[in-house]
Amino acid sequence: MNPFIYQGLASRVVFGAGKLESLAEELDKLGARRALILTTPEQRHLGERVAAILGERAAGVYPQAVMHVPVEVARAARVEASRLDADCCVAIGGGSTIGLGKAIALESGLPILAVPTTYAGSEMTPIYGLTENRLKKTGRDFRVLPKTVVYDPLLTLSLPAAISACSGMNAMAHAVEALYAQDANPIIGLMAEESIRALAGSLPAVVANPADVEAHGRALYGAWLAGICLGSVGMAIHHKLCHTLGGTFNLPHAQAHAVVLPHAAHYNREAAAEPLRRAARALGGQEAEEVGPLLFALNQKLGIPASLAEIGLPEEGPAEAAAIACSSPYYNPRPFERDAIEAMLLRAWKGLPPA
Ligand SMILES: NC(=O)c1ccc[n+]([C@@H]2O[C@H](COP(=O)([O-])OP(=O)(O)OC[C@H]3O[C@@H](n4cnc5c(N)ncnc54)[C@H](O)[C@@H]3O)[C@@H](O)[C@H]2O)c1
Ligand SMILES: O=C(O)CCC(=O)CC(=O)O
Repeated sequence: MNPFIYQGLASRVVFGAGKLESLAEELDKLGARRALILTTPEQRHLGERVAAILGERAAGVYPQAVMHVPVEVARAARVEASRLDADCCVAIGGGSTIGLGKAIALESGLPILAVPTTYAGSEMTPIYGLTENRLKKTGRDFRVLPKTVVYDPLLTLSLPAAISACSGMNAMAHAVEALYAQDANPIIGLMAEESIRALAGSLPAVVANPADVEAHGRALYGAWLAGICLGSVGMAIHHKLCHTLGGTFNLPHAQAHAVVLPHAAHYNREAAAEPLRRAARALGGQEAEEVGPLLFALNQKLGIPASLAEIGLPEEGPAEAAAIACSSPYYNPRPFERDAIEAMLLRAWKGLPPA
């Protein structure tokens, strides 16, 4: 067996339908007194519901989270946390809301109790992102890892099916890339495989019947495992390309992940044959070269847009994104080859299956 390092992530996870109601108890366990409740303007009602559950321990609801955490938004939130004498943040929402909690924690050290309502996985990672002058920078710091995470599948029932589908494939991308990560290890490998199996099995049911609580629970379980993968090992070409497509072309985060993933997995089919065989088995296939086509077919089944053109990438995007990604590549089992990457992005732009 090859040597490896496994760094466990120190967080408490409470999982189950209706567990939102246990928030006050969880605040006690955290030793916190006054919580600033973070959410987006669209999910303000959820922030208010949390305030009602916490009663006088709710310092205030701050529904100002937006995607990619602009530094001005982070600064204003830190001021609000201090003004209200909060000693923790409850972040209820998707990756954007949890990202705002992380921006506060990074400077103040305030602990985060996260209640995710999408499958993005930020709640399980020590990764933060901040955007300044249209440039997004990411970093790792264990201060931003939420101390407690409450996963309540009832909270994902309100996700429109199209967002569930793309957000679920965003989670799938973390699990697939964890299998061939530079610092892959056996524990994360098990979680990645289980995550892929849970997501592939549940997302079609979530999309077909958005009221299916059991399917939502299974998808959230898969997303939890995928979040651990993302937080524990390094990501590769797929995440590099998606960060480029999001950062430079402002493509929607989860949709870009969903469209690119079949192509990125296919790009690595020979260089990461054994890890991708594990992904294939979790998707119901056998061989590494089946992973890209199986993921492409899953996207189709979930009604996800097939092409990068449909989600806003201009015609010159594939060439430009390939050049940017190759100028500062991440580790990847197959070296970054500019022409091959441009050709791959062109197929994704046209909505063609991986080849
Ligand atoms: N740091 C990390 O580890 C990490 C990991 C994954 C994603 N991210 C970041 O998170 C952001 C994307 O997060 P996201 O994809 O979760 O989207 P998001 O948090 O921006 O949410 C998208 C929209 O969906 C709404 N929404 C969320 N949950 C809902 C629900 N259950 N019902 C109805 N509406 C709901 C939100 O209010 C928002 O308007 C990006 O900025 C990405 O870079 C960070
Ligand atoms: O943007 C961030 O905060 C980091 C995002 C990340 O690494 C995961 C992703 O791209 O889904």
